[in-house]
Amino acid sequence: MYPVMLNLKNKKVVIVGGGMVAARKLRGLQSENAQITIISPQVDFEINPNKVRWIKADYLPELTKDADIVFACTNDKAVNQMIYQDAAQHQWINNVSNKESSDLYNVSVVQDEAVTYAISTNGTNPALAKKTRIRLQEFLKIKRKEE
Ligand SMILES: C[C@@]1(CC(=O)O)C2=NC(=C\c3[nH]c(c(CCC(=O)O)c3CC(=O)O)Cc3[nH]c(c(CC(=O)O)c3CCC(=O)O)/C=C3\N/C(=C\2)[C@@H](CCC(=O)O)[C@]3(C)CC(=O)O)/[C@H]1CCC(=O)O
Ligand SMILES: NC(=O)c1ccc[n+]([C@@H]2O[C@H](COP(=O)([O-])OP(=O)(O)OC[C@H]3O[C@@H](n4cnc5c(N)ncnc54)[C@H](O)[C@@H]3O)[C@@H](O)[C@H]2O)c1
Repeated sequence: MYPVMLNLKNKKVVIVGGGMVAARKLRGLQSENAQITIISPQVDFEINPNKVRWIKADYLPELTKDADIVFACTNDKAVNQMIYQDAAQHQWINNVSNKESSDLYNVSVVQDEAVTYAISTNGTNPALAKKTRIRLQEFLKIKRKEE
């Protein structure tokens, strides 16, 4: 895996799904001035309609065709797999339920003033990434971010 920092300003980002995992991805993305669309029949968190577009529907390939990056966050592994398979060559897909069918992995983030720490286990152990993030925050004496 190749670690980078992405500038998402004006990029078209789509999150498919509206549960706990989608909420976590949205929290990280919202501060990045991306153009965010959520596709899900149901959403379990607050959406600011001025900042995020919500398409209240099940996934359909035509709904993601303009996206630069798609976060496939449904609880249906077959749908997440379909999103990966439907993608055009130039699109980047994050599949949260199958790392073999994913173009990128999310990282645990610790922000300490000007320094951003990004923690990854290269897809092998997300729970360890989270544990390491908490230990680093304790070490740096940074308040735990909201879960
Ligand atoms: C780091 C973090 C960033 C974020 O999501 O923002 C993140 N997962 C987090 C939490 C977390 N994930 C899971 C649990 C329950 C674990 C348990 O209980 O044992 C918890 C803990 C919790 O939810 O509390 C389960 C899980 N995760 C993945 C799979 C599928 C698979 O492995 O194929 C399954 C099984 C699903 C199932 O059951 O089928 C896959 C991925 N998860 C990743 C990232 C990517 C690799 C990260 C790396 O390389 O380290 C990758 C590959 C794709 C991606 O999501 O980008 C975030 C911590 C944020 C923080 O708090 O700091
Ligand atoms: N990568 C990670 O960080 C991580 C962590 C835990 C779990 N997971 C995986 O992520 C999945 C989702 O977890 P969750 O807790 O958010 O689930 P959840 O049940 O809380 O939410 C699932 C969401 O998907 C939506 N959905 C279902 N079918 C859809 C479709 N066809 N089109 C659009 N939206 C659809 C539902 O409306 C719901 O909002 C889990 O099933 C698990 O496989 C990943």
